Amino acid sequence: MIQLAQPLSQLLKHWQQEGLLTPLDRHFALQMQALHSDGDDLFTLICALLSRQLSQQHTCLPLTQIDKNNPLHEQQPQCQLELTPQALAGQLTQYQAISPADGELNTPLILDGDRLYLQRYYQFETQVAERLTRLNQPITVAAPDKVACILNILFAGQAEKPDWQKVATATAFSQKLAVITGGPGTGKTTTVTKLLLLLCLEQQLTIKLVAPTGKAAARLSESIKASKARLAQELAPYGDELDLEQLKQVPEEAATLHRLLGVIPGSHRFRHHKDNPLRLDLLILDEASMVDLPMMHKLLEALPEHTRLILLGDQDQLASVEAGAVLADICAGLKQTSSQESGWRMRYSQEKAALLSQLTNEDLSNYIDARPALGDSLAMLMHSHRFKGDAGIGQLAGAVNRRDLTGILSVWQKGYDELSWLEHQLSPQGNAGLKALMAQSVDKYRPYLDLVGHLANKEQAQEVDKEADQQLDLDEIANQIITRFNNFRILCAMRAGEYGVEGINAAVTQALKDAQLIQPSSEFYAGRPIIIQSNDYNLGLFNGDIGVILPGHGPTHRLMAYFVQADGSLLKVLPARLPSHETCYAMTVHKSQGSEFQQVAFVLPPRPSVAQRQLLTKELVYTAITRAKGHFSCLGSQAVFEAACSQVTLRASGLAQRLWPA
Ligand SMILES: Nc1ncnc2c1ncn2[C@@H]1O[C@H](COP(=O)(O)OP(=O)(O)OP(=O)(O)O)[C@@H](O)[C@H]1O
Repeated sequence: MIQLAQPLSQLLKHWQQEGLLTPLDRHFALQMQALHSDGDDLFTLICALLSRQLSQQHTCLPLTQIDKNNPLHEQQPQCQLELTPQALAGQLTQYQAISPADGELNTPLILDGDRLYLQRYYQFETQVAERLTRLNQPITVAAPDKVACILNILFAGQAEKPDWQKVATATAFSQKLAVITGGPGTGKTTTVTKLLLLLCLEQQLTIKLVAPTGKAAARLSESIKASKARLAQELAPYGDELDLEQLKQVPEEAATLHRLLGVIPGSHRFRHHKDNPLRLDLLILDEASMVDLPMMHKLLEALPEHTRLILLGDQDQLASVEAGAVLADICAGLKQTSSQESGWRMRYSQEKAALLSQLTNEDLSNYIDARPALGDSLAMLMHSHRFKGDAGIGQLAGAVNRRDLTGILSVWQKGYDELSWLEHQLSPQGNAGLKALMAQSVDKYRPYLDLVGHLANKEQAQEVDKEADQQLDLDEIANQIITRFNNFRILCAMRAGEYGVEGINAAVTQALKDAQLIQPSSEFYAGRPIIIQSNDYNLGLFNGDIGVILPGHGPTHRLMAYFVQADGSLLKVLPARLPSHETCYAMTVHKSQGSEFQQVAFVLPPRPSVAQRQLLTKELVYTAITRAKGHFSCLGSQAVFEAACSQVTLRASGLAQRLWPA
């Protein structure tokens, strides 16, 4: 059944030393073995593999993938399992600690078909699936003709056929759950602003806007404000037909998910849960791809039964940092699998297609499906209005997303102004590519650091009088400094090593020091950008928040860390009080989700290790590219770039199958 080259305890230790298991994986397996008297080697091994799956952000262990998953197969056959998945499933339910999903579910592990779960994750997954399925139901549209008239005005002059933004608006208006997905600039915010106006014109609802991080919440607020301003102009000629005053009612303040749910300091629980639900009629959650399975579970549990939910996000982006790929699983049923078709395709029930056609005057007969499952709640926007069709960033993002290696090469070869490539050139004198990136970084961060220098000089020249005026002035400059800092960012594929965040931050710091733009004589210096690494609810600082160290006002010019908050105001914190943080001239692509920069420099390692190669996926590259609004450059080698684009993130989960039963 199981053949081991060494005693299992030694093998587990060895795999941990090799980095194939985390200390937690090994500890969990040994603990489970100690707790369950019938736990033999097979049981212990399976526990280690299940824990390893969770460490790698999967929500379960598919028995069919054990061969691929097994760390032992990555080296030499130190351990061999001689069981088919069916036989293994039969064997597993013999253990006291594992029960089948149709049983009482009172064991720590649950086997559902060929997927093994920790009980908690099984509950998360099944409950999320149940709630989403329950939310997938129509809302009666009382006056469809009137709604159709308003939609005609809101989407007047659109050339696209069908006009998917209009269809998405009608979908979200007439369904309790709506998932509006699309790449950057496909009009998700524009669509949702029009939807909010339509709702404000038609009903009175308590609406809340949220995003997973402070940065994403701030960006959502800004985008909605900008979108409202554009809409006010566009709709001005229709003042007689629409009550444009209602535009003022459209909410624009967004909070973080944590804030909405109510953080209890020192606890993993939130103030709002199923016994103390939120008070709202409609929730809009942006950047939904960043939300992991446990968090989605907590959110859905806290929503009152009558509440409508709208998820916005890009299903092609990196999945959440923690377990699951909830948004991708929700959209999975729209993915085309046939070789003749590529991309995504809507699936509507007959009734929904008829209603949407009535509301939008669009012909959706090609999108009717006999088993639409969640299809009636989904809307996908595919045309980017930000990246002009012929522009480099959009072309590159599209080719990467399709994993079209020929297309990718041809985009690079076309020599777009928006794109530049820096090749790793390793020699005994160092890496000429890396040196070029450092020169670029000095250039790009110079305007930001010049302003920091200007502020420091100004502060020294000022006397203490007119403190209030000075404060105002300082806030204004601090805002400008942060805006300039956000113009450019280096994004790394990984954290550790010379080409990870750690190495690149050290190199940029040295380059800026050599250029006399900073004076890093101590840990905190004027101009040091920092990223917060843990949540501090008392200070109101959260993992991923980015701030800048600047000289404070007053005679001592004491350094302070400045952060722009979701509502646009500045938060100032004494450096000594900051929760754990690090320098962020460079940050990981993961941490950059929910942010955008005018210019992005992406760094791939020249010779990734086996473990690093696993992290280099097309979702990572796509997310890095789509953070750039104006210019994208990459320090890499063609082989590593192509290998990354060829690899897709696969998160083992049963959610897609629960939502889209065959
Ligand atoms: N139908 C349209 N016709 C022309 N321009 C549009 C249309 N829809 C959106 N835009 C423009 O495209 C830009 C991006 O739109 P929007 O911010 O709504 O996209 P988004 O999908 O929310 O982007 P992101 O993912 O970056 O948040 C805006 O300048 C907007 O005015």
